[in-house]
Amino acid sequence: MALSLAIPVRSTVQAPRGLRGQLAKGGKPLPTTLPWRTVDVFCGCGAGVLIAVARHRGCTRAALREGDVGERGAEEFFPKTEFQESATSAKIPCEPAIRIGHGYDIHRMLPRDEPEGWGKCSPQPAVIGGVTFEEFPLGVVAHSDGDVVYHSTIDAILGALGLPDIGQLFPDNDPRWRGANSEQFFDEAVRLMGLRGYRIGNVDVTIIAEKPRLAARKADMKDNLVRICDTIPARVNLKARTHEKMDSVGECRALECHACVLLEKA
Ligand SMILES: Nc1ccn([C@@H]2O[C@H](COP(=O)(O)O)[C@@H](O)[C@H]2O)c(=O)n1
Ligand SMILES: C[C@@]1(CO)OP(=O)(O)OP(=O)(O)OC[C@H]1O
Repeated sequence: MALSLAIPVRSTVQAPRGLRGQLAKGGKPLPTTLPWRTVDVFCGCGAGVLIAVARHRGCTRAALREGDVGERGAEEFFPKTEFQESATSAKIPCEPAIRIGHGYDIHRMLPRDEPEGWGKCSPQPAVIGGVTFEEFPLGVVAHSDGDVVYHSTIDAILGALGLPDIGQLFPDNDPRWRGANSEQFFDEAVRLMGLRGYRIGNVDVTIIAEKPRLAARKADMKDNLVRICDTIPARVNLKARTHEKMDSVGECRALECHACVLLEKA
């Protein structure tokens, strides 16, 4: 489903009375002044955080609300039939043909042979780009599986779309995500990208880790990125670097990752 979203010309505007009435049927009070700057966000995510909905089908159909709507996705919270036509008279420029995003993530690493001493910070086997390094003596401290490659790429996609970051969509105090396979977060980011009418132009990832040695596993990581991003190998690149033994990453106390994505109109 391709969406053309309204980018308003004013920073705030009074929501039309009819629209407020329709939205209020969702069971939540609505602000009387809506931050229309955020109306170019579409988020019908499984995590349940609805930021905005805007559609263009000849005329504008827009609904907007910030906040947690529980486990319901945007589509359910604002059923299509309840959308109000002509929510704004602002001109509706097309979405750009391309959008760029950057993501970054870092996680602590700790020895796995003394996990009880760390309590809530117990290190888990390192998962990097969807590949588990079972034989590696250090583990990653995270709420989920702590996959820095997936987390940074997810944030790059969300950033390109102007959406909230991974921690907002999947809070690290939510027990549902404890030890979670980050592929489910990634799937959601890719789903949101598709809803907005974009696909991967290309992805470029740089992992910075003194250890483990990644060279032999990079092909598997790339395969995972290609699969989850629903793209082709020529559009995904994954690099590794040490931190030349300096600072936390160089001293094997952390590993980090940067990701850049270019999205293009599908
Ligand atoms: N954890 C890592 C880090 C780096 N590599 C590969 O080693 C090459 C040299 O890295 P430098 O940081 O010393 O420039 C580089 O080409 C990486 O692909 C690795 O496999 N695992
Ligand atoms: C993925 C989440 C959610 O479990 O937690 P972590 O695994 O700790 O990872 P991080 O990269 O710190 O951020 C996003 C979090 O909300």
